[in-house]
Amino acid sequence: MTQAPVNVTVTGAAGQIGYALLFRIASGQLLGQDQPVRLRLLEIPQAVKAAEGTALELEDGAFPLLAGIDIVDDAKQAFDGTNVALLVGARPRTKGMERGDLLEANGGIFKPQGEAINAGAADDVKILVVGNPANTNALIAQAHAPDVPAERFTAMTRLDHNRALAQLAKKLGTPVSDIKKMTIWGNHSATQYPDIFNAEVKGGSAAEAVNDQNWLENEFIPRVAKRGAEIIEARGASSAASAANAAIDHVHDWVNGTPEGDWVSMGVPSDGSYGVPEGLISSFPVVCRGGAYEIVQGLEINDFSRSRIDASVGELTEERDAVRKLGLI
Ligand SMILES: NC(=O)C1=CN([C@@H]2O[C@H](COP(=O)(O)OP(=O)(O)OC[C@H]3O[C@@H](n4cnc5c(N)ncnc54)[C@H](O)[C@@H]3O)[C@@H](O)[C@H]2O)C=CC1
Ligand SMILES: O=C([O-])CC(=O)C(=O)O
Repeated sequence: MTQAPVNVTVTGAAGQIGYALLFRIASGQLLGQDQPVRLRLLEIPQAVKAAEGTALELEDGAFPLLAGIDIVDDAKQAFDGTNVALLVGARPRTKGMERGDLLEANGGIFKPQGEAINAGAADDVKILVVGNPANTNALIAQAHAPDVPAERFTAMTRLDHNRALAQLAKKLGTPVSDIKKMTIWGNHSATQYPDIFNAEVKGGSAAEAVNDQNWLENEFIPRVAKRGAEIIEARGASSAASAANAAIDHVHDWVNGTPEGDWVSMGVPSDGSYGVPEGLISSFPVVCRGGAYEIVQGLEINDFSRSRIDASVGELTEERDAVRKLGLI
């Protein structure tokens, strides 16, 4: 090991995404095969024992790149010196819970975590929020970390991006690797808009190759946007390995760059691009270079896409207004 270890904090480490995620981080798939990592696992006190169990298994993996594991139930300790923070733990919606209750309960988690990141994270910290509602949880954490550059707070829409690639590949009977420039716009929710009008298949227009507006509107978009519910229905539990896979993809590409001639989708603070109000954490097409991302500019947005993007961004605006009203941002 020649490089100094990078500190990676994972919250909700004893949960099902955590279980799928940690082993891949330890094996080098997050940051690269020459980069040692030190894991910091944050859990609520009742779940610390389970996280300790996962840590025993990580030890049994004898991963050459795993430089150490700490397990804590205190956010300040969890984020002290952290370089990469994966905020997975969140309060799930339970029966009878209104959206306002859900936002408030998550505010109780993401506000102190934002404060702890502000107080102790490394200068180069990169944050990915996975826990739902991911975009708005990211906004809450960001609001409480005024000393951290706002663009370091991102939300995960890479699972939606990957789902869209897979569904389009299936429709066209082509490998996923033939498809480039997929975009997810908006919120990680049922209003999200997977856009194939700017996507390419074997270098040509994906929308032209599909040429089926009925499939697009009535199969593809709802399938991608509601895939989480489809998985819950089939598995009896929400997506976990695919979510962990997407989290690995998101951070890997942010750190190591996106391939030439392609882009990925990330929930990032809007700079006003494509008419998305500045500051909302919304999904955009981005390219990553040198450890930073940039929103892809100049894409053509047709009327159909415009109305879909506006609907999802409208929902994000409502969520922001709701957490503002609750005093969470
Ligand atoms: N953005 C996306 O694409 C996706 C997001 N998700 C979301 O990811 C989250 C986690 O999913 P799972 O791992 O399946 O849930 P899970 O319920 O199996 O695990 C969540 C873990 O978080 C922990 N936790 C709760 N509050 C915490 C806090 N304040 N600090 C630290 N840990 C805390 C719990 O003890 C639990 O171990 C959920 O909110 C889920 O909806 C899931 C799939 C995709
Ligand atoms: O609905 C959930 O909790 C899981 C989720 O976000 C997804 O699978 O996209």
